[in-house]
Amino acid sequence: MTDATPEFRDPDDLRRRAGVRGDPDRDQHFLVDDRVLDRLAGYLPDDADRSHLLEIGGGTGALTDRLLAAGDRVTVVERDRDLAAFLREEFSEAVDAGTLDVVTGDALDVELPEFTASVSNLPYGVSSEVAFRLLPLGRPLVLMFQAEFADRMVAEPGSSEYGRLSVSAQHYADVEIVERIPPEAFDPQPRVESAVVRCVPRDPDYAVDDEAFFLRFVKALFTQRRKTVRNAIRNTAHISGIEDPDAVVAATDGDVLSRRPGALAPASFAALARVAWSASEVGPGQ
Ligand SMILES: C[S@@+](CC[C@H](N)C(=O)[O-])C[C@H]1O[C@@H](n2cnc3c(N)ncnc32)[C@H](O)[C@@H]1O
Repeated sequence: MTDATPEFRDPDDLRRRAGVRGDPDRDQHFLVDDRVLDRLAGYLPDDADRSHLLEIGGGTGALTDRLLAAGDRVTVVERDRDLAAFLREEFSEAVDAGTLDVVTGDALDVELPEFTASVSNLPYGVSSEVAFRLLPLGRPLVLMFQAEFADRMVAEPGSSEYGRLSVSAQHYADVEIVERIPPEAFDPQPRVESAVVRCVPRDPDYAVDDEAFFLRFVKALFTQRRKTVRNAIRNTAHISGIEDPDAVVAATDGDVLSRRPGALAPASFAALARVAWSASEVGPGQ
C-alpha cells in the first residue's frame, strides 16, 4: 500500500528560497509547524464548497501549498510585493494552470474574488477588520487569530470576554475555537498564543430591522458595559443615533433595563434594537 499523504513543501525551505526571515512589524509570523499546517483546511465544515479558497496573507506559501491540494482553485492576497512575486514564481505551475491567483495588495482594500471558503493565518494587526470584511459574505471561514481575540469572538453572555466582538461575530456565524496554537509553531514567534476559529455562516435566530443600526447599537451599549442597560441606552444615544432614548427605556422591560450589557444574549440586543430603531434618527419614521 502506498502512502497517500501528499508531500508538501518544507516551510523552512520556502523561507530560505524566499530569502525572508519574517518581519513582525509587518505582521509576518510564518507557520512552520507542519502538523498545524496540515490540519487547517480540514477544519472547514465537511459540506463546505472548496471550489475557490481564499487565503489572506500568503507569506512564503506553506499554507497556500496545502490549500492548492484542498481546493480546486486558490486566490491569495499578499500585501508584501516581494512575497507576492515569490509566490507567483514558487507556484508558477499552479498560476499557469489557472488554479492559483496571487493578488498583490492590502486585504482591506483589494477587490475580493467570488471565493467559496477561506482558510487564513491572518495578519494580526488587521485581523478584526479582515474578519468583519469576510463574515458578512456568508462563507465558511477558518481563521487564525491572537487567542485573546478569538476568546472574545466566541464568548458567551455573562463571561468577562463577552462584548461587542462576540455579538457582532455571532450575528453572522456559529463561531468556535477549534485549536489553540503555541508561539513555537511560528517563526518569528509571536509574543502571545494563537487560536484557530471556525466560522460557519447562518442566519441569526432573531430578526433585526437594520443590520448597521443593530451593530452600532451593540457597540454603543458596550462602551458602557459597567452601567445598567437603562443608563447605557441614555448615555450613548449620540453613538447609536437614538433621538428619544427615554422612549426606548419606557418601552423596555424593567428586568432587561436593570441588567448590564454583558449579561444580555444577542437575541435580547436584537429585541432592544428593534425598539430603538423606531426611535432612531435614521429609523422608519425619519
Ligand atoms: C501571519 S503571516 C501568515 C503567512 C502564511 N500564510 C503562513 O501561514 O505562514 C501574515 C501575512 O500577511 C501579510 N500581510 C500583512 N498585512 C497584510 C494586509 N493588510 N493585507 C494582505 N496581507 C497582509 C504579511 O506580509 C504576511 O505574509
